[in-house]
Amino acid sequence: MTIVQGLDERAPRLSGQIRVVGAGLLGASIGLAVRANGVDAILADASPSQLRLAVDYGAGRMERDDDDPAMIVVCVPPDVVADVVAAELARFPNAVVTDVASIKLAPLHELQERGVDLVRYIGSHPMAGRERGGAISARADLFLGRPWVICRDHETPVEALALIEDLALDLGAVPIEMTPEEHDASVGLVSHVPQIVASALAKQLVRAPDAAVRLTGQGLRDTVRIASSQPELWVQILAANGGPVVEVLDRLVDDLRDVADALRSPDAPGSRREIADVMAAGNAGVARLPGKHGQDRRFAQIVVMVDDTPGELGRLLSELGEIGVNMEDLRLEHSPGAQIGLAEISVLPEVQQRAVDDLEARGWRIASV
Ligand SMILES: NC(=O)C1=CN([C@@H]2O[C@H](COP(=O)(O)OP(=O)(O)OC[C@H]3O[C@@H](n4cnc5c(N)ncnc54)[C@H](O)[C@@H]3O)[C@@H](O)[C@H]2O)C=CC1
Ligand SMILES: O=C(O)C(=O)Cc1ccc(O)cc1
Repeated sequence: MTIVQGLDERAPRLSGQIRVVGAGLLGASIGLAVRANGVDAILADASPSQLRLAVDYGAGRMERDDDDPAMIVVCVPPDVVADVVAAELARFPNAVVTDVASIKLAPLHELQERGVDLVRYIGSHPMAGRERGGAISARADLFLGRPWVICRDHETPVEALALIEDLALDLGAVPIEMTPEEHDASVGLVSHVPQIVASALAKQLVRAPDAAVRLTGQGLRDTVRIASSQPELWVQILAANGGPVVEVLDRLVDDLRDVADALRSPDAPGSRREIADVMAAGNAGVARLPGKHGQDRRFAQIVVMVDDTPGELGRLLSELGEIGVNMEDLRLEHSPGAQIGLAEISVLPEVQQRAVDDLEARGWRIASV
């Protein structure tokens, strides 16, 4: 696989000590990643057992009295970000403090209302996560190729900004500057409303007949994946970003109502066009999504049938290597009870035909391209 800015490709920019407060999913992932670059990662957490777990997973060490970190990354739930940022700024007067909370305006306003001097604080937000929290789910490669929003203001010293950019780059992420307002409006659309839609759709399954749920295919799975996210975290995120989220939700509800009304009388003049217009606009919207690693380039897909026997998938992957095709992404679909799986491989468009020819010559069955 290609790694755009992998942990292993560039010389690390940061060294010395980085203190991470909140050793859950984000904190432990950051700890694992910076430690891989030789940084001394210091972990702190309100929960002693979470802290011990993160240390056991190799995400960093316990704090010591003589710690003198140049940077502190606050990775606690949104509700307590302002408290923790204020406490860290006071305790470490030489450190630059950032946080990774999913909303940026609420903690900033809270800190401003308390009159905290924010020259050494820069809010940030890696657009990378998982449905499950806790150090147990942490991964050093969580941030690879993902956008990392940095919210500076005009008082931010350039050296402080550079430190946070270096953190993002060392973790393989792509730093992007935005105002907190731009950030919250953007994530309302691309992260917060999708979470609500996924949860509300998955909710429809709760009382569905088993026979219906058994028919589930990849479409529904793709649409509801993030419905497994933690309610405790999301209540905090959504409550802190109500304005931008409601704006998008209202538009979405209007669209859903238009489709429902059209479907109530599908043969009425204009009904089919109403439905087709929403579908076509959806095509246009999805075409705007950046590809893997945030690139605009789209990949071509090849779907290969893989026998459900041990080692077959491994053989396919190693044969792709032998024919010199770089796999950009891999998705597996498996029908319960079927003896065949489908491996959807993403490749650069210019190698697609050669890959199909070479795989077929080696006896692989191509389900679709
Ligand atoms: N989960 C995700 O996918 C993403 C989360 N974020 C943001 O990252 C932050 C952390 O989220 P996760 O790592 O998922 O949560 P998590 O639940 O895995 O970890 C949070 C940790 O903070 C600790 N904590 C709570 N209050 C504390 C306090 N007052 N002082 C010190 N430690 C405290 C908890 O014990 C826990 O270990 C949140 O602000 C969230 O919005 C950002 C990007 C993605
Ligand atoms: O799993 C996904 O696709 C996500 O989008 C995860 C995520 C959750 C919360 C954030 O603030 C940022 C990213």
